[in-house]
Amino acid sequence: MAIVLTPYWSPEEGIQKLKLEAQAKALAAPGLAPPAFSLKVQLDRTLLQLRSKSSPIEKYSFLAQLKETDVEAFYRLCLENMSEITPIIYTPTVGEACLQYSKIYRNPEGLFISLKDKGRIGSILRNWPLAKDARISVVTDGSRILGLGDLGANGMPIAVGKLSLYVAGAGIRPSSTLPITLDVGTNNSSNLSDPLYLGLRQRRPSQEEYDAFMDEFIAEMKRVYPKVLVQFEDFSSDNAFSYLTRFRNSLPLFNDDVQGTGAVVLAGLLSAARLVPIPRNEHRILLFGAGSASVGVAKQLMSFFTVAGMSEEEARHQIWLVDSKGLVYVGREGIAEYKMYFARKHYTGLPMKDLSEIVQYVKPTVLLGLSTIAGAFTPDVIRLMSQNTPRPIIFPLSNPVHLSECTFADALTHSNGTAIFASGSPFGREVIGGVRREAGQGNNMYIFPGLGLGALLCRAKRVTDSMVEASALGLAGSLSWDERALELVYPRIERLREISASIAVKVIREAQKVGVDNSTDLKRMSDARLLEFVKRKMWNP
Ligand SMILES: NC(=O)C1=CN([C@@H]2O[C@H](COP(=O)(O)OP(=O)(O)OC[C@H]3O[C@@H](n4cnc5c(N)ncnc54)[C@H](OP(=O)(O)O)[C@@H]3O)[C@@H](O)[C@H]2O)C=CC1
Ligand SMILES: CC(=O)C(=O)O
Ligand SMILES: [Mg+2]
Repeated sequence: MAIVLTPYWSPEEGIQKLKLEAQAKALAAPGLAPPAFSLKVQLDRTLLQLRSKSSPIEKYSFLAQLKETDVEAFYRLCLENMSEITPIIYTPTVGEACLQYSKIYRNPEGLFISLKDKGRIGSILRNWPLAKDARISVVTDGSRILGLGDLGANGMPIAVGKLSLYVAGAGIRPSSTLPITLDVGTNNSSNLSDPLYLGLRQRRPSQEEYDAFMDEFIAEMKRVYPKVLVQFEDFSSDNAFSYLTRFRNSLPLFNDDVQGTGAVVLAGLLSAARLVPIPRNEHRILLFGAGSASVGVAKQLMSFFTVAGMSEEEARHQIWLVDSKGLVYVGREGIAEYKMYFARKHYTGLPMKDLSEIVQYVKPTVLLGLSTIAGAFTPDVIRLMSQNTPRPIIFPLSNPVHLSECTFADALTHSNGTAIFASGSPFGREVIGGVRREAGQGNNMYIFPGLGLGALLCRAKRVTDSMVEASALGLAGSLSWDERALELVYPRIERLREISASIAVKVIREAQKVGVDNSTDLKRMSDARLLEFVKRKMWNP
């Protein structure tokens, strides 16, 4: 029999709403607010307090507390200071928060569903205080948090951080967001031996046991939250692919690392390629790292070539993968199934592991890093890249920032300023040859808010590959004139809401085209009216 747990917050409204009401009353009642109090100045004061914290993790904790006590102020602060706040609530600091979660944990910010809850997952899901509203859920099992490996239950901040970006970046109502951490154990021995660790003290289960748990979880999500869209986040690569395939037709669901990353890199590459004076079919793409993110990107990049008229086979021929054992080719032993599509068919040489050697062999025009190996793009690798193309496209995409395959400064210095650069986590500005250059941030944060918003507004039954591709084209088309003039390949983060609205329109139109939408009203609108509608639907603090 299912055990019904007592919710830790008010079941009807949730703690945020109660606190907001209390605050509103306090502000309305004379004497409960200082005489010169104003919300505008309070926001400046809050920013001052944030900036006075000496370390990023203190800033993270300060903001987490602000979000808990005054959700409106938190999002107002985010919206007015996106480029300053995003690196705190998201990568790189969110990675540190996950590593330190056992120490910094204060209050529940999402649902923990553990292997021990098997058989009663539905009743646990109903315990979410804002259950009536839940529309977007980011679900992680903590098995591969950024490039930091298996962090188990300590992965919760990544689900919370992604959902904060849904609110800040796409205007999803805070009460509609549901962060979930599936605690199925961890193979991280430091967590298992940490007396403060918050999760189950056991190693991860067999695949069979995990599959049965996931089947129940997804069936109950569907039952308890029939309108919810699920974003899988930071599952280790094997499960990332298998659970995407297993569940994507059961409910609206996508995997952010596989599909969101694929879309953001396609958009960046389309913009970058405009700056390189070589024909599309002469680009050669080398992906360093061959996990879920990399293979997701490689699949999405096929259309970079196919839209230019190349066949699938020709497109595949322009893409090379490298994993921890070196170049991936047919005939090499023990290659995981999900990499096989991109294994080189006609390679007959010796195994090739050294990246410089591989770059000399492949002569790539585009080098993408999704490997978690800091500094793998050495000065030598960058110099060799510059010999293949007038403008090497170099995207070290691993997160957080200390795992980046190279720095922005290194990419510019060793390419004599010719590199077109984007990284997974933010880098600052650099001056080279008297010219100020800005790094792009090739991060799925540009995709998932708009993709989720679009799918939600048209009540999509599923998230199709073509909807993901539409989100990439929406992003690629959203660079402003001045961003192009500065050779940026991604828009400025301050414009995330505007961009998410354009992406949502593209996603809705594609859902309508392939018949997975469920909203006839939106079909009748012109694009301009649809864009207005999307913007009107966005929550504002
Ligand atoms: N910018 C963005 O938006 C995103 C960035 N990422 C980042 O991408 C990274 C990878 O994520 P994910 O694919 O899920 O993780 P995985 O751990 O599944 O993949 C890592 C890949 O790197 C390979 N690798 C490890 N060591 C080496 C080495 N010495 N030389 C060459 N290859 C190596 C692994 O090889 P093998 O397969 O042999 O083990 C594996 O293929 C993470 O840092 C993550 O933060 C992820 C999603 C989005
Ligand atoms: C950005 C992201 O999703 C990752 O690094 O896993
Ligand atoms: Mg991720």
